[in-house]
Amino acid sequence: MPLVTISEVADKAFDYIVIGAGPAGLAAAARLSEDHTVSVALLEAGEPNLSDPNILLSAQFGKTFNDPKYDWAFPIVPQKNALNLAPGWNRGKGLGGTSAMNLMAYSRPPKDDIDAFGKLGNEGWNWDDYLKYSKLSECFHPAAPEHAALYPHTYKIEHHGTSGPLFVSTPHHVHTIDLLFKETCEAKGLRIIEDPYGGDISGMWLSSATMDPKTWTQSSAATTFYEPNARRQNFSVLCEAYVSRILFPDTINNEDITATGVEFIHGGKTHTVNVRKEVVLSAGTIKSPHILELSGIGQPELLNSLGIPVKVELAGVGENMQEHSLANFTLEMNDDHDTFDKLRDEKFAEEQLKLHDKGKGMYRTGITSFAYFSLQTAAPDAAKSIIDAVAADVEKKRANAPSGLKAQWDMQLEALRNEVVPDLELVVVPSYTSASSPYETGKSYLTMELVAQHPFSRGQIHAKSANPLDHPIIDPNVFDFDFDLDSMVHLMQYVRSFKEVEPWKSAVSRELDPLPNQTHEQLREYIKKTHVPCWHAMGTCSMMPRNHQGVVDAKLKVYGTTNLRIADLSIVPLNIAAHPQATAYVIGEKVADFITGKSRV
Ligand SMILES: Cc1cc2nc3c(=O)[nH]c(=O)nc-3n(C[C@H](O)[C@H](O)[C@H](O)COP(=O)(O)OP(=O)(O)OC[C@H]3O[C@@H](n4cnc5c(N)ncnc54)[C@H](O)[C@@H]3O)c2cc1C
Repeated sequence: MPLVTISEVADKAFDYIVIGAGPAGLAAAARLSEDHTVSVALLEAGEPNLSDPNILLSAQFGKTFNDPKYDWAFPIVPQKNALNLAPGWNRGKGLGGTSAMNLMAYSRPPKDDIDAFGKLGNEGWNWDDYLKYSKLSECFHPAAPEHAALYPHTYKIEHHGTSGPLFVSTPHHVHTIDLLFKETCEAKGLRIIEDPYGGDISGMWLSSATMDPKTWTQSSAATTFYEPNARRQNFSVLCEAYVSRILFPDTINNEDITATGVEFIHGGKTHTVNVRKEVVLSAGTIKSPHILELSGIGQPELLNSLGIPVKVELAGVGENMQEHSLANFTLEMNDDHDTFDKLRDEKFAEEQLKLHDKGKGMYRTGITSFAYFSLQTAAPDAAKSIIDAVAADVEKKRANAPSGLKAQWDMQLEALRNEVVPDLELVVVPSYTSASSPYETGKSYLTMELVAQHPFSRGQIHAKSANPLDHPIIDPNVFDFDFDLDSMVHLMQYVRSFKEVEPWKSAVSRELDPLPNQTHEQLREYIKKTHVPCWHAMGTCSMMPRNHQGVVDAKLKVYGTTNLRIADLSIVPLNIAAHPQATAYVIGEKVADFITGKSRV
C-alpha cells in the first residue's frame, strides 16, 4: 500500500506494529508482510524523503547532516575524559533511517565478533547463521569492467547473496589512491584480503557499497525494503508518526505483560494504534531504550524519579552503550588524484552531475579502502604492556560492574590477546579534512580515519523526563578506559610509520593534522580534542541473559513481556569490528523469522 494517512492507522488494529524505518525495522516489516494474510503497520517519525537527490546522489557525504528534515542531530553530554567537548550525534530520520544518510560502506564483522554473541548466552547466534541471513538481503554485483581494468578487484561469490533486494556493488573509486594504500599495506606486511565478506577481515581490502550499479545511487532500506513493496495491501507505512510509548494494561500482576498497542504523535495530536500479535521496536540504539523507559520498562529508581509507572523492572535498559571513536589524520599528496575535493569546484561539480545522469563521472564515487589489524600489528613492542594495563584497569572496575559486563570484559581481554582478532581500523577517505591548515585549490588530499573497534568504556542513554519530545540524555563516556585513547595513539603512530616505506614515502607531500613530530602526549591531546563518534553506537538494549543485565533474549523478546521484540543495533551486546548497516539488516531479517517461527535459511 502506498504511504497511508492518519485515518488509516489511528484507532485501527494491525497484527504487527513496527516502530522505526531503519534497515532493521524496514527489513522486519517487509519480510512479515510477505504473508498476505497478516497486516503490518510501520510508524516512522521522519518524512518519506523518497527520490530525494540529497540522499540518493553519492559522493556528497554529509549533505543531510544536521538538517532536521533528515537528521535527529542528538546532543550529548560534555565528555569529561575529552576536554568536556560534546560532538553531536547524527542519526537518520525518515524512511530508511540512518541508512538514508550513511556513507554507504558495506562491511561484515569478523567471525569471532559474531560468535561472541553466542558465547554471551545467546543460543543460535553465530557466524554461519549470520552469513546466511546477510546473504538473504544482499544482491551483489562485482566491479564494472572499467573499474576492474584499473584495480585488481577480487571476490569470492560464495560469500555473497545475489538475489536479495539490497544492492551491494563496487562503486567508482579513486583507484590511484586505493592502489597506493594497497601497495603500502603490503610493504608494511599486512595481508591483502581477497574477499572480506566471509568472516576474515584482518588485512587490507577494497569494500563494496550499498549502491545501485545501474543508477549509481544510494541503496537504503527505503529503496530496498519499502519501495519494491509499497503496493502491498497489508503493509501500511505512516510517516511523521512519532512514537511516544508502547501501551500495556494499567493493572499488572507478576506475569509477563502484553502490549496492546502503541501511542504516537502525528500532526501535533496524540493517537493510538492497536496490535493483535506483536510490536517490534526498531527505533535505533538511541531511541529504542528511550521508548522502553517512556513505556515503563527500565530501572525502577529512574522511572519513579521521572513519574513513569513501572511495568517491568529491567536494569539493563539504556546501559552497556559502546561507540567507536574516530580520529582523522590528514595528508597532502604530491600527485594529482581524483579525490572528492575536486567537487568543491562548482563548474566541475556541475559537469560531473551531468555525467552522472549518463551513468558516468565522479558522483559514483564511494569510500572503498579499509584495513583492519590487531594491536600487536600496530604496536608490536608496546602491545603486551598496553594489554596488561587495561587488564589491571578492568580488575579495578570489576567490583562495581554487573555480571554481564564482567563477562564481556573477560572476552574482550581474551580477544585482545589473540593476534588474529582485529582491534584497529583504518579507513581511507580521499578528501581534505584538516582543521589546522587551509585548503589549497588544485591540491589533492587524503584523510586516514582511525578507529578502535572494541572499546572497554561503557556509556548510557536514559530518558531525561516523562515528556516524550525531550531528547534522552546521551553519555558515551568516551575514554573512561585509558586503553580506548591509548590504542588510538598507537594506531596513529603506526600510520605515521607508513612514510618509511614506498610508495607512500614518495606519494605524500606533508602531514597536516596532526602536525608532524608530535609526542605521544601531544597525540593524546590531539585525539581528545578532535575525536568524533563513528556513528556505530550499540548495546543499549543488549541481548544477554536477564540475570546478566540483558534486555532481550536470544529471540529478541523483551524480558517480562509476551509480545514486544527489539530489532535494531541496540540489541548487539558487544561492539563489532565493522560498519554496522549489514548487521542491522541481519537483525531485521532474523526477527521476522523469530516471529513467524519459520527459518528461511
Ligand atoms: C553519518 C553516518 C554515516 C554512517 N555510515 C555508515 C556506513 O558507511 N556503513 C555502515 O555500515 N554504517 C554506517 N552508518 C551506521 C548505519 O547506517 C546505522 O548503524 C544503521 O542504519 C542502524 O540501523 P538501525 O535499524 O539500528 O537504526 P536507524 O537506521 O537509526 O533507524 C531507526 C529509525 O527509527 C526512527 N525513530 C526513532 N525514534 C522514533 C520514534 N519515537 N517514533 C518513530 N520512529 C522513530 C528513526 O527516525 C529511524 O528512521 C552510518 C551512520 C551515520 C549516522
